Amino acid sequence: MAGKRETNRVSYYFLKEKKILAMTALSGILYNLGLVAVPWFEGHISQYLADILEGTRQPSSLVFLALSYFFTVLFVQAMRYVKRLYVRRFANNTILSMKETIYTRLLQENRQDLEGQGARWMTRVISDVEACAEGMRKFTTELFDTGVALLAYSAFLFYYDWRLTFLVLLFPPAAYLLADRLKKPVTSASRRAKESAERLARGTMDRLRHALTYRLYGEEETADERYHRLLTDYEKRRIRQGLWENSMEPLYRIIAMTGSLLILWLGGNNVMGQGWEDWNIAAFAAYLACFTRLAVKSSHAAHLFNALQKADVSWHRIRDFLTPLSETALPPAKPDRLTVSHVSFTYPGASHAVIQDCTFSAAPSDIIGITGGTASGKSTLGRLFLMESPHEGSITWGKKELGRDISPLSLIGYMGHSMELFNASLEENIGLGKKGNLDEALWGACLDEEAAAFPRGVKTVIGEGGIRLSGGQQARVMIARLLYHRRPLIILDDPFASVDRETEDQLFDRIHALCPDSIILLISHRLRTFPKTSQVLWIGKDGRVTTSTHEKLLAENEDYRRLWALQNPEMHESHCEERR
Ligand SMILES: Nc1ncnc2c1ncn2[C@@H]1O[C@H](COP(=O)(O)OP(=O)(O)OP(=O)(O)O)[C@@H](O)[C@H]1O
Repeated sequence: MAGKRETNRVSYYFLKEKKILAMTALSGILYNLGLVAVPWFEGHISQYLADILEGTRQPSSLVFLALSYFFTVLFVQAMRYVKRLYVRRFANNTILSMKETIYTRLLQENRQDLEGQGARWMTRVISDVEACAEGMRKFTTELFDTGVALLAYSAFLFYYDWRLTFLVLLFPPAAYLLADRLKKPVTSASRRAKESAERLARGTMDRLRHALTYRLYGEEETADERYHRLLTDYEKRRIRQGLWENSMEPLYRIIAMTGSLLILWLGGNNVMGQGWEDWNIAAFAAYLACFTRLAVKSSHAAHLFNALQKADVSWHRIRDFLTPLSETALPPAKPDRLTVSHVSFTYPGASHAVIQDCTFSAAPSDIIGITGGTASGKSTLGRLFLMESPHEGSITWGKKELGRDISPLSLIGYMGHSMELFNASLEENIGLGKKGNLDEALWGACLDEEAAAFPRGVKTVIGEGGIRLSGGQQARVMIARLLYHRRPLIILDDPFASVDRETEDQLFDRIHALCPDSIILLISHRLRTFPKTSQVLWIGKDGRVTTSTHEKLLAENEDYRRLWALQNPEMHESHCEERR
């Protein structure tokens, strides 16, 4: 398809940042040219010193050479800085692009699949994205720091003595061959360490989440043992990984440097006039300095190789998530009329319907309260709009049949019971990589003041599943997410369960104020805000849905009246007074 974004290919991310990479290449090439000049200067300084000692040259002649050397070193370092700056930018932009694709995917993912995998899935994918972009950054850095530098140094060596260079250049490839041989253990040590880190993260979460249960039921010791086993395993695997990675470098260096013995012998012959070339001290010193740098650089190839191996492991794990389910995120649908007509639903294998004959209609800006007894089917009714399971009857948006003519993805903002929060900043959890009005969303969710008081404000990392937040804060982050990505149909399943009455009132008013054209389906046990709704759906014990209003239900439905009186004794009294 023309213009298709192949976000699951590494090349896509390199091509996307062409301009930044062009700047990297320019500064990288200038840096490498400067690098080759350095040993040349060093050789000539040695020659000048020898000449001055012999009395054939004036000491003042060294000043100009030394100054040029100084400025060349300065230039090389400046170019190195510029190159690194652009490489860092490249990595940051790549992380942002990958996260954006993954967040888009999260918004498009089937909710049941997500619940199965949970926020932990998201946390892991995000850490893999960072590892992967880090690998790409290291690769780009090393390409110039190592790849181009090696070429430039080799050209310099060949220029001075091509036969000697053929011989000495056999050693660094021998080091590479060794690196290749050791590829497998390095990769598998890295993979095993990563798997162990995941098990430990799961164990830590389990230990934290269920700490009280373990203590109360005398399971603490067993839980501790289990946790320590995971910890020890992680330590062992990390040490093994570190050993494999770090023991390689000295080994490469020794092998690569063996070539300098040949230079001392055959290069010495050149200076004495008995070798392949005719050298002075400057040539000998420059050649040796250049080879030493080349040998050191070639050992860095191992760094590059290790970084690539690690990035490859992460890349293979995130690759599938880097393809959005649909080519582009669907734009939000326009406000319209919602018509629910004779909808019934039975869970597969169940003997009777949970929802029976639900019929109602709502216009933009309507708020519909949905309530009923415990386990009466309130959440089930809310989820029916997500079109995850087939139901009887029809749900239309204007003239479009939901699920057939219009996707719930473009229409619905949904907040369910599970807190799909991941280990990233508050800002990222709400924005999911999209542009939007964060301040407004935080205000709407009554979270603005608390967010400002967090240690790093909206940049505060909230932990997997939002573990560093209270239950009420978690729920309000979910509400803020919903307000950030506004949709014309908003379904809130028990949004006020963990907030006080004052906050409940505020949340209700602010959500309505920020989404004036949206239809809001408010599923709740708590009826406090129901007098402000336009209609109320009561789900009876048999799953039959009564469509009415708060006032009418109070007058006609005994169960509703009892629930209301229990929760709002003072409001109920005054209501009875008025009726009298
Ligand atoms: N995935 C499922 N498969 C089969 N039955 C289910 C499933 N989910 C819910 N149920 C059943 O459907 C009925 C209604 O559940 P639902 O969660 O919709 O009720 P609810 O009114 O939201 O509950 P609560 O009062 O606890 O909030 C319950 O009897 C429940 O056991």
